[in-house]
Amino acid sequence: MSTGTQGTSTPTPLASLPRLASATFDFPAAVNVPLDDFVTTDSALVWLRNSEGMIGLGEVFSVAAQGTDRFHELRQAWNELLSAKASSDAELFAFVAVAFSHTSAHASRLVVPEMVIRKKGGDAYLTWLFDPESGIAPEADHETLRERALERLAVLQHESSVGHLDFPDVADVPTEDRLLVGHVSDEQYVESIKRGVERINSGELTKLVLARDAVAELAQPVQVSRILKELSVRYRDCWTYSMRGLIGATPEMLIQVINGTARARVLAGTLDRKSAPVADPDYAKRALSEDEKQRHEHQLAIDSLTSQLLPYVTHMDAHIEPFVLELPNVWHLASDVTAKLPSKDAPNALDLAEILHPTAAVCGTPTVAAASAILELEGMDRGRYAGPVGWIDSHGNGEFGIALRGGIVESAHRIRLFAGCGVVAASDPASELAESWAKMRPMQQALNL
Ligand SMILES: C=C(O[C@@H]1C=C(C(=O)O)C=C[C@H]1O)C(=O)O
Repeated sequence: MSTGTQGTSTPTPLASLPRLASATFDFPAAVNVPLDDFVTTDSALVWLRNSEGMIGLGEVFSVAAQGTDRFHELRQAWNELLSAKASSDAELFAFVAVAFSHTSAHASRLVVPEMVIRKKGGDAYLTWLFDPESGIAPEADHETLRERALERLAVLQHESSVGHLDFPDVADVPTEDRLLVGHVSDEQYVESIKRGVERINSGELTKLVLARDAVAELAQPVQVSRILKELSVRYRDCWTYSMRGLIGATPEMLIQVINGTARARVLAGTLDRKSAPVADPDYAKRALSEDEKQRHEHQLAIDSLTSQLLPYVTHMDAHIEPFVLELPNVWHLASDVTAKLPSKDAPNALDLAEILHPTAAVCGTPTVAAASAILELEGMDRGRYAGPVGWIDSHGNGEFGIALRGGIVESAHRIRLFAGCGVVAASDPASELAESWAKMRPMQQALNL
């Protein structure tokens, strides 16, 4: 584990934890405009849906972790930061993204921004996190703090992303925008799906989610904030996220915890809207809700979430019948789950993300066998793709989506895109390949590729 004030800084001992205080203000500037307008720098931490959500600017603390204990190390650092708060009523927020696998070479991260802009139900707030020992008198009156916060906001809104996005320099700048084969070519992906189906037929597994990648190379430097705006406008019902190079717009909510209520949106079963016959309004319902393969795939995903969640809740409601979720590129079979958390010693949003990850929507059934089959068959490191991404606050509230329909910015001119598909005994490799391209379409569109 390493901690520091910059994403890539050298490790500092936890003894140097900042003792943070907070001040929260109404923020009328964001009331009548979409929150997306405040994504003004590529280093912004972003969580947006339907023009609302949360944006983080600047960084007062960050921690990185890898391996089997990655969740635990992030949680521990967060708990220590909360214990070190300058005052008990200080309100802290962190953005978090965790690698899919304990074997990943990519770091999982928890970042506490200096400034948080939140918008919910039309109301907007600005929270400033500061260390009172660094010259800001904790007893300063509200109005003085507000003025200082707005001054800091003006600086942070135009902060350079250097130091936050750990890109290597590129020697050769591409002369044109292009999409290249990633670690897994189309042929290799089809092959891995065939092998996945064989494993399922051998009885070792019931469902396996296999993913592949593609690389977008751009002649102009990647403009993260522009890509995010495109995604959030087109995919309004998805959660648009940006967390230190991990970007995308996911339709799948791993877990949301707000004031004692936990919610999840489980997806599995996909249909490309491009292949839909025109003038057939019932097509999606027929091809998803009434299709045995899709229903089976979906049921495995919902069972994996509900069985993991059940021991931690006092009451749970799940749709008996999944519904069809319509996105601009695909339809999904979807189920929403709502659960009540106990009033004492309830797990927080990050605890639950660890408990629930990975669901059968992105891994398979049974989980352990599927996770090892992914390592054997997939041929790439998923990094933070398909891991939990979202935010948590000092009350234990938070939202963690599954980092899908996006990619990882690898250099100033390069983004690696990822997509995967649930494989069951009845899967057809060519259809799964086509489905993986449909799932990459949102990013390709946002990149004009
Ligand atoms: C794995 C992905 O998506 C997951 C797999 C789905 C499926 O196989 O039908 C549907 C939604 C997601 O749970 C992805 O988008 O990369």
